[in-house]
Amino acid sequence: MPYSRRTRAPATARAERAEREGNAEVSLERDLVSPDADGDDLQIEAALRPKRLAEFIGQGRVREQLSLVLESALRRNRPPDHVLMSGSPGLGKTTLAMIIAAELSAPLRITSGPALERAGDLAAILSTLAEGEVLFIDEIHRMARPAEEMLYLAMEDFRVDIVVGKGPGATAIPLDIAPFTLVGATTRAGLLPAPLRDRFGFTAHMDFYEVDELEQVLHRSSRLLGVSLPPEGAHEIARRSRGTPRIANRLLRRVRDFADVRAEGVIDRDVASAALDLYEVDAEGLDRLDRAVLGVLLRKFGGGPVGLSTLAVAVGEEPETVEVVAEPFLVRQGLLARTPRGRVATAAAWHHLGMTPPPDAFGAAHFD
Ligand SMILES: Nc1ncnc2c1ncn2[C@@H]1O[C@H](COP(=O)(O)OP(=O)(O)OP(=O)(O)O)[C@@H](O)[C@H]1O
Repeated sequence: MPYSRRTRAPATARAERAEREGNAEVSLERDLVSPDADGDDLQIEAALRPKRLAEFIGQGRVREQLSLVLESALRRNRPPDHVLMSGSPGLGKTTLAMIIAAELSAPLRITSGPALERAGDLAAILSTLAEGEVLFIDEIHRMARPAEEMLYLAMEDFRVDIVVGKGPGATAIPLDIAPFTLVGATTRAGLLPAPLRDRFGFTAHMDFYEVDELEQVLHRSSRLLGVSLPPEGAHEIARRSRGTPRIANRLLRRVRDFADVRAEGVIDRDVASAALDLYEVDAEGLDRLDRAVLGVLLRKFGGGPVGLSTLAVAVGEEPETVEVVAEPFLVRQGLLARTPRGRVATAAAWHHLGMTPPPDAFGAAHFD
């Protein structure tokens, strides 16, 4: 689900705010390497999604564990345990939810945490589920409290309590619902209350993809899109894709445009590299927001430590966007560390931006 559209200020408001705060240089659009889906993506993603577990690339452990869960449920002729998937946006959580339903030959109902504002919203869905149906709740950590409490009972006893009336006279009428499988997805497993987390029988943590796995994703997508993609072109795109299939697919489309117009459709290493340079995706896959976060951290705060909200204000973004979109990748690349006293740039960050750290830069920081 598009994370940014709800959590980020609209581009114009963000630009104005950044300008007010003297950060006009970082008031930017970063859709190209944002892991969130945009309008373009949504249509193409439907065409590019693997439909069965065997087509799903990477996440070997999750795939193997999930195939056992599904196979044994099919043998017992019972819906499998509820499944929780956690991981950054664009790693394939929605795709896996669709695959689960397909492998079970079960219907799939899709909703999201923010859409379940009241218990009644959830009750309306739960009470109309068919037996064995898969219910996918994206961003499950953003569900409203009353809906969450209703879900506990539904997950455990396949029952909901419909409350009639208000105040002391209110009564709960129990209503049986069909056995179903809940698939929840979250970018922030730590925000899920323990009673909800504990009710999932299987938890899958989705990791960022390795470069060779993204190359496979790109080759598969290029076949489906009818784009000719030599291995060295795929490698160049893959290593700049932040470990994320959604970004790999998006960069492929932009590189294809570049190759069609300027290189007679041939995506060799130089063409891929020139196209991605043009779109300001650097050799390690950092985009302008990542570089802005690092740049502010080094230039304004001497490498940190600095608090998340101060850092976010300084780059003209919402704290959640910095925390969920930019930071996981920067931490993974060894460019930024989260310490008890705030965010700290590593020696590699200074090196990446071609700057020299001050002599005392790493003296005070306590790395986790
Ligand atoms: N393992 C994979 N193999 C091939 N393609 C993949 C894989 N994982 C994801 N993709 C591609 O990446 C796109 C994004 O995946 P998906 O929408 O499932 O991510 P997500 O984790 O649900 O993201 P969000 O949390 O933003 O909804 C899909 O269209 C699909 O084409």
